[in-house]
This record gives sequence, C-alpha cells and structure tokens, in this order.
Amino acid sequence: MRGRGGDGDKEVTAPAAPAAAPAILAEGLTVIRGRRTVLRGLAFAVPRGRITGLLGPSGCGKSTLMRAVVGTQAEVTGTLRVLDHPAGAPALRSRIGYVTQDPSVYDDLTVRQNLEYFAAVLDPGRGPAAARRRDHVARAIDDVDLASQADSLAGNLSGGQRSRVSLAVALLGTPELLVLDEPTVGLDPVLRRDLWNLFHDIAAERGATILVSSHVMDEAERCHRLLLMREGEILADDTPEALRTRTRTDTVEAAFLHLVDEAAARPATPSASPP
Ligand SMILES: Nc1ncnc2c1ncn2[C@@H]1O[C@H](COP(=O)(O)OP(=O)(O)OP(=O)(O)O)[C@@H](O)[C@H]1O
Repeated sequence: MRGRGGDGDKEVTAPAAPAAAPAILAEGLTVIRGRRTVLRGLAFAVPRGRITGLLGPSGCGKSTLMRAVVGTQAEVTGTLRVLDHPAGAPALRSRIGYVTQDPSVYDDLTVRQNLEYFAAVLDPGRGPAAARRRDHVARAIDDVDLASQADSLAGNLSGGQRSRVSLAVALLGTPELLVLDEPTVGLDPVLRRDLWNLFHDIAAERGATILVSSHVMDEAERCHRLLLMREGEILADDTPEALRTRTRTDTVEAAFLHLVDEAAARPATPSASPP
C-alpha cells in the first residue's frame, strides 16, 4: 500500500491553514430522523486539504452528518455548503468519494472487474477514456494494496479486504473530498496504520480533503483536526494538540471525557426537538 512503513506512529502537526474557503461549512445544521432530532444546530468548518476526524460514541450522529454532507440524508435544515455548493448539488457528484460502513461491492465480480465497472460509470467511452480508466483502476488497486487479490472474486475476500475495495472505488475519480465512514473497523493494527498513512498521502500529494469517522479515540491523534460529537451536538472543533492543552489532558480520549463532564455540568439549554 502507498504510504506503508511511513511515519505511522508519529503525531500529526497541522501545516499552515489554507486560504481557500472551507471544504465543508455548516451553520445551524439540523437533521430529523423519524421523530428524533438527530443533529441539533451544528456549526463547524472542515478545512481543505486536511484530515478531519469525526469522533464520538456509537449513535451520536456521525453517519447522519456524513450522509448530509454527501447529500443522501433527508430532512436536513440549516446551511451546509460543500466545495462551494449546497450539499447534494449535482455538480458535486464526481467531486466527492464516499465510503459507507457497509462495503458496496459486487460479490460475483473480481476486485478488478468491480473497479472497471465503477470506472466505466464515472468515465464512460472508448479510446482515451478506456486508457484513463485502466490507469485509474491500476492506481486504485495499488493504493489499497490489493494487487495480489485483483483477480479474486469480491465474495471470497475478508471483511477488511472488501472494505478496501470500497475505498478503492471511492478513490477512482480522484475526488477532492473523501468522506469515509469508519473505514478501519475490523482491520488489524498493521492495516489500520497503512490506511492512515494512505489517507495522509492522499491529503498531502493530491490536496484532497478527508472527513473520516471513527469511534476509536487513538485514531484521533492521526487527524489534523477533530470534530468531537456527542448526542447530536459538537463538543469540540479543534486540533488534537489544542484539545489536549485546553483540557490539560494527555490524550484525546481524556480530553473527550473532560468535555463530556464539562457539558454535563452546564445548565441545560432548551431542546431543539421539533414540536
Ligand atoms: N431511520 C432512522 N430513524 C430514526 N432514527 C434513526 C434512524 N437511523 C438512525 N437513527 C438514530 O439516529 C442517531 C444517529 O445515528 P447515526 O447512525 O448517525 O450514528 P453514528 O454515530 O454513526 O453511530 P455508529 O458509530 O454506531 O455508526 C441514532 O441515535 C439512531 O438511533
């Protein structure tokens, strides 16, 4: 995998802030699912070319937020701008790569056939388009370190390998924004480290913005910025270092717990639930 054996265990220092408008800008972002207000008036910015981690316990609203960003979530109100367009605008389709928690690959096709199929949907045609597709498919297979399984049926792969095929599909169009919903779940520590190195390569070399969710707090240390979520609200939007400093803690996990206690000690604010 590209990035393998890199600075896997080093802490991440954010480079100077870019001048461009944020990749994602939310104000008063609210989402209702069924009868529940799942996201409550969120305000945050995701800078371009950086890795922003979306962290919080199961059920806090991470997937819902990601679905809103990629435009597949209903009942979204407030402002949500993505790459200078309203979230869900048709112009964004080819500019965003999205990997859901459930790998979306065809079991009866090989890894390469899956990628060729999705590449043809993204970039149809013969001649130069076919040559471009060959290059993109080869690069995506290499990116996720699946060359030795390229001709295996997706249905015969392990869970972690299938997740990597999904990631390869998302990388095909060279997206400006990658939205990755818990991409490292079920992966062994070596693969997790390799994937994080790949995310850093993609951000640094291709200038892509990555929004990646996790409920594993040690992965927070690999992000340039963090959005810490709890029960549909954002507890903090900062760098890992600033969070640790502000809460006088040694780890992002301890900082998160500190912020949870701090929020619990504050007087309750009126509920944002619908009438
Ligand atoms: N279709 C639905 N109707 C009503 N509520 C829903 C629906 N889907 C999800 N929810 C609720 O929305 C909340 C947020 O769910 P979401 O999947 O965004 O959380 P998450 O942080 O991604 O969790 P996980 O880490 O377990 O994937 C949860 O409390 C969940 O119960």
